[in-house]
Amino acid sequence: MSAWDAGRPILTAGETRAAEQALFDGGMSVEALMARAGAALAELVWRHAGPVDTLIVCGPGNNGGDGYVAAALLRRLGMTVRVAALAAPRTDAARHARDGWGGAVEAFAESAPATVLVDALFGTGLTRGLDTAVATKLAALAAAATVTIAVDLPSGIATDDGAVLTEGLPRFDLTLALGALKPAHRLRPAADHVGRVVVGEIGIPTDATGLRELARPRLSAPTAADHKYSRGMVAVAGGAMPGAALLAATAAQRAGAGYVALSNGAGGGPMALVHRPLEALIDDKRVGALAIGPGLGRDSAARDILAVALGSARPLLVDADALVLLGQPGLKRLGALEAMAILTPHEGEFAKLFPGIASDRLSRARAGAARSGAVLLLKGSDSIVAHPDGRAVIAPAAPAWLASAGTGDVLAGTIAAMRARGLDAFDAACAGLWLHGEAARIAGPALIADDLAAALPRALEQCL
Ligand SMILES: NC(=O)C1=CN([C@@H]2O[C@H](COP(=O)(O)OP(=O)(O)OC[C@H]3O[C@@H](n4cnc5c(N)ncnc54)[C@H](O)[C@@H]3O)[C@@H](O)[C@H]2O)[C@@H](O)CC1
Ligand SMILES: Nc1ncnc2c1ncn2[C@@H]1O[C@H](COP(=O)(O)OP(=O)(O)O)[C@@H](O)[C@H]1O
Ligand SMILES: [K+]
Repeated sequence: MSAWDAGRPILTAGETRAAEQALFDGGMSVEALMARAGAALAELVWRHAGPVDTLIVCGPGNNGGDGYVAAALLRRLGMTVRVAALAAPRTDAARHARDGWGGAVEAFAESAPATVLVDALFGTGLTRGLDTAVATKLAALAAAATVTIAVDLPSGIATDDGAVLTEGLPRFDLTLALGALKPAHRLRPAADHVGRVVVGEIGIPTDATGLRELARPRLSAPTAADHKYSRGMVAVAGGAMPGAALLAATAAQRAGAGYVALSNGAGGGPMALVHRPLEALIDDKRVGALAIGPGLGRDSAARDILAVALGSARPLLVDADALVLLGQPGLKRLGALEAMAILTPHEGEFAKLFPGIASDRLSRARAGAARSGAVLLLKGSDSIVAHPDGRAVIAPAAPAWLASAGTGDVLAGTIAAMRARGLDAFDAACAGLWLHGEAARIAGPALIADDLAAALPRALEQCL
């Protein structure tokens, strides 16, 4: 199964509306779909919070409608539940849901806090930040609650680009994503506010999505028929700073490559690492991935090494200094290569490589992939892998302990090992990214890049 098929779908607000419309066109009513959403919400509240006093705050749209439906169900279970409304329902379905609740509806501005706060103010229909008074009240209710639950999305974040539109927005404990994940559940800074995300399956079709969540890769263990080259041969083109290239090479070994060769290394590293000149590697058809950039430097020698690598027919992974040196001619060259290349920039490198692409991270990653004709992995705490055809995968937040020198070099080596074992560029980037995040979890607090490489085998074990 490819990384694409394995990941949970992520729908934008527009795609969600279209998916819901497909159900309505098939004869389902809005009320019936809302009944499913409200039931999923009631179950979540019941399971995670238990029979304690609950306040559900409802907005004017269908997000509020979900809140009324859940309130009625929870009352039936014997829970102490109160409802507060920001405004009267504006949709037929939400009005129907409020009628179904039938109980008292407090004014949001005056509502007293409860142990559990359920935010059903706004979901995918939010068009701007919350008014200050509303934001302040929501924050106060959240601060006074023991458990905070957001319906679909915390009210006050943009669904599609991960922007937080509201100052002082609470960080929720739990978010019930209705039908599918939305980009905001995974893109920062919005993702910082969602807490644990549970997807409530309400039956909306998700196959039209162009975006998925990063999933654990399925990788096979070597068999009796394997030999070192069939497991994947990685070449790392070193340069001015041998430590970084050594980290990438070691990571490739620990990620399961059968043969790793380093050029321009200063010696050192594991005995199993082979030191060979780059010229001897670029024509070696057994090389399944050539990684260039970590420790390359930016001087004329580095440019020469990059030119040699770009002239090779080996599948390329371009990282760090090589991204900065690449420039527009290098990008053109990459796009023309037979084997699709992988680019792994962080934000700074991305900005240098693609001046003028200024929008949200997801759009930037996609635009960079489209422009370069290469798979682009935009690094960060919410790393994104984008294919030139528009598909993209977002990784759930990785441990922030990764913010440490050399961890990007380890990522480059890990992805190179995946590429060399035969995965296509997109799957290799996804698999390497997953292993990297998992290795970080295993290595734990205050990890250094060396620990990360050492933890890769235990991450790999989980994929076999
Ligand atoms: N369409 C459906 O059948 C279903 C929708 N679902 C729920 O419905 C939500 C989407 O519903 P809606 O499209 O009605 O949108 P919302 O309920 O998110 O809110 C839309 C309303 O809020 C107003 N509004 C937007 N931003 C505002 C702001 N900052 N301040 C004040 N008012 C603002 C809009 O003018 C509109 O009246 C989803 O997130 C989900 O919770 C679920 O019930 C599943 C079924
Ligand atoms: N705050 C953070 N939370 C999670 N992951 C992070 C964070 N900061 C950096 N990372 C990850 O750590 C790695 C750093 O790579 P990079 O910026 O290339 O550093 P270096 O060049 O020192 O190796 C990337 O995989 C990135 O996604
Ligand atoms: K909400």
